[in-house]
Amino acid sequence: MILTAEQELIRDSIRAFAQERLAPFAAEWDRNHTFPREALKELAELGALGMVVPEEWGGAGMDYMSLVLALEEIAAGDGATSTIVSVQNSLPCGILNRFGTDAQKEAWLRPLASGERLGCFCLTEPHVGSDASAIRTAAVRVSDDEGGGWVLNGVKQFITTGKHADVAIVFAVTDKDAGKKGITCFLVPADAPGYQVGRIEEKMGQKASDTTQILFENCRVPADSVIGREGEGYRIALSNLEAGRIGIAAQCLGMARAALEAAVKYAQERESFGKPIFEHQAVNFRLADMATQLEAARQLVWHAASLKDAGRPCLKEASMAKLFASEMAERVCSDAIQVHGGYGYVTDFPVERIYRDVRVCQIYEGASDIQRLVIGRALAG
Ligand SMILES: CC(C)(COP(=O)(O)OP(=O)(O)OC[C@H]1O[C@@H](n2cnc3c(N)ncnc32)[C@H](O)[C@@H]1OP(=O)(O)O)[C@@H](O)C(=O)NCCC(=O)NCCSC(=O)C1=CCCCC1
Repeated sequence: MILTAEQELIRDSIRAFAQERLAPFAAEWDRNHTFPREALKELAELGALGMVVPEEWGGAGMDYMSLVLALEEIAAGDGATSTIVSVQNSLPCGILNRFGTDAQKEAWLRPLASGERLGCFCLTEPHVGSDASAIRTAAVRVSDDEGGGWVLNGVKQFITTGKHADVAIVFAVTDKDAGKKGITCFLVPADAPGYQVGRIEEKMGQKASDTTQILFENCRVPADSVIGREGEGYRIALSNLEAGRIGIAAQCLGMARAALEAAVKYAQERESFGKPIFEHQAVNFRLADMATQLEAARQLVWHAASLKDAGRPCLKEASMAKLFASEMAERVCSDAIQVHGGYGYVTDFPVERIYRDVRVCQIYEGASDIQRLVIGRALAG
């Protein structure tokens, strides 16, 4: 697949930014759990927080291919920052752009797409991850006599940007007898009464990106908080996760590439048996395999993004890209550690952190076996 001159320009400008403003700080942010607020502001100025949102709603009006190129570059600089950016683009911005009313877009899509505000996506619950239609958070309609609107009660789990989000896209059961068609999508500002940030998780990696519980205790929202139609929430969630999965696959490319580049550099500098280890065939072949797997994943990601840009179905292709890229990235990062030997296991070199950061990509936005389930169903037609 050949990129256009405009796509190459976007990739190169985000690459320059990521190498200068993210990569040198990634280790420190990881160590101190620092949310990259300043870097996000600068990324917003580059249009990276609402890349596929039309310009009329404050976005950059670009295509999905440009978004995946940008996410690869951001992830090559810092995996945690790429998660925050991927979520903002694919989920809050993606959902409001496709399903929001003009009033909802004016109130929230514009500030989210410009990066002035941050959003989060609340689907997962403490007892529900893969089996997403089994959520229990409930929204009950309030009668007009009592002021109208809805009251939400429940707990959401593993919410990226939970602590910093100004608004949440929340999925709740509005008709428990209607199964998958009884789930509705709500727009809930973080200052709504009864909205509370709960436990902040201690994670293996991606420590600069916060992951929290969000608690809803008699959380009252007005009637115009419903996104799309009542009962349409599950379809809204799944159709946007499809785009989100392409974004996660793109961030896997960036992290794997950063690990590969670190391994190549180390192999050229480190000597054993009288020559750089790069010249030992065992090391050289390992690096060749890493580069080949990375390129194969990139072609799957680009293919899925190009289908999305063409408005063609890409459910299977998005899952294939996410499955292959996330599993590839862990292998490549593990091999990068192997090339570094003992130095790969200590924090002086970046591969230790990248390996921790990339591990969750096989879990979030649909675990690997959920991607296999989606692909397997597609095979059956
Ligand atoms: C695939 C799955 C395991 C099971 O799907 P079922 O069989 O229940 O759903 P089914 O009966 O197939 O479908 C329902 C309706 O929906 C339509 N539709 C589906 N996909 C799409 C689509 N792509 N486009 C349009 N419509 C779609 C479908 O047609 C159906 O509509 P209909 O009833 O016919 O009118 C699903 O639950 C899933 O995927 N779990 C993983 C959740 C999961 O991935 N969380 C991740 C939470 S977020 C997260 O982890 C994050 C991490 C870090 C970053 C932020 C987010």
